[in-house]
Amino acid sequence: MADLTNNLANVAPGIKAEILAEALPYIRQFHGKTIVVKYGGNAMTEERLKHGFARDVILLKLVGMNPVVVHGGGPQIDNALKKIGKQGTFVQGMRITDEETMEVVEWVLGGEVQQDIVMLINHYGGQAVGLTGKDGGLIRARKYRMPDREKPGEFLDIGYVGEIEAINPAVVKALQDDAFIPIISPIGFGADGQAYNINADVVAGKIAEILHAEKLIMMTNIAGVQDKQGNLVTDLSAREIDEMFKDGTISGGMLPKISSALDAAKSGVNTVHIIDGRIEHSLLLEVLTEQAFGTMIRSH
Ligand SMILES: Nc1ncnc2c1ncn2[C@@H]1O[C@H](COP(=O)(O)OP(=O)(O)O)[C@@H](O)[C@H]1O
Ligand SMILES: CC(=O)N[C@@H](CCC(=O)OP(=O)(O)O)C(=O)O
Repeated sequence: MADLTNNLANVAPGIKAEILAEALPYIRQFHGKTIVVKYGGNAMTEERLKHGFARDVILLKLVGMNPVVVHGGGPQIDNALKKIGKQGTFVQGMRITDEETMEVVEWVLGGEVQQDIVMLINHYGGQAVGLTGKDGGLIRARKYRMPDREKPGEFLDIGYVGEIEAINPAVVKALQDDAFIPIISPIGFGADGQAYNINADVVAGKIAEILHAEKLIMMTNIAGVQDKQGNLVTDLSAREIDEMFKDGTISGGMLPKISSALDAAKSGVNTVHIIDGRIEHSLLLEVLTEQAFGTMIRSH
């Protein structure tokens, strides 16, 4: 235990002794369990937070859990598009993805963002491995037909946006059974080899379901889900979510996030949380302490 405590303190020097002591029952409870972490593009804009995140993920692995990271990168894609004179456009939280945008998405997510996370984790002594949906046939996708909210029964064409057809978790399982930490980019591939842009929340939810994860933690840039008055909602049931969808309280990027969170909860992921990635070590605090964070999504 002394060794473990030393390791913990080395990886996360900001963490206090009481927190480490409080962590013990959680370390026992979640030992060997899979924790899927959705690392949103908005939560990775500050250098200091990125370093903290890398150390938190290593620490979870070190104490015997199996963290699997699915990263986003919406703002990073927007920046890259701006450089070529293009403006990102979204419908119901999904990016309209033409051919040129798809090239940028592949380059930014599968290249820059993924490699940045892999390098940081490895820098702090972890063993991260980057994957896209192509690796080991991880994410098979097809073109997404988006239901038109204004014309029921009709669909919108938003380009090379994919929906998940199948997940083959073999490569992730092989990596996590070893000392590796998989870092997954949300790019799927069709049977014909066409790359598809998939919302990272959707991928994280599905991966959590397929891996029978204990937890799905979605790290974003807001304290959690807010009600109509802007107050934080700490707990959300399926019925409440339905009402918030209908009255427009939930919009934009929160739409795919909540839908995916709810699907994961309904498919047996024990706890699903949307937390504020702008708080230093929020991931560790969520997993290893009693402290309640953000919004918990319930299946019923
Ligand atoms: N009811 C709501 N509560 C909280 N945030 C909401 C709500 N409705 C819409 N949002 C928006 O959703 C955003 C989070 O989604 P998104 O920008 O896609 O984040 P990420 O990059 O982390 O996936 C928030 O920053 C907020 O602007
Ligand atoms: C189809 C679609 O919208 N794909 C997303 C993929 C990245 C993502 O989801 O990033 P965040 O988690 O940071 O929002 C996009 O192009 O922005």
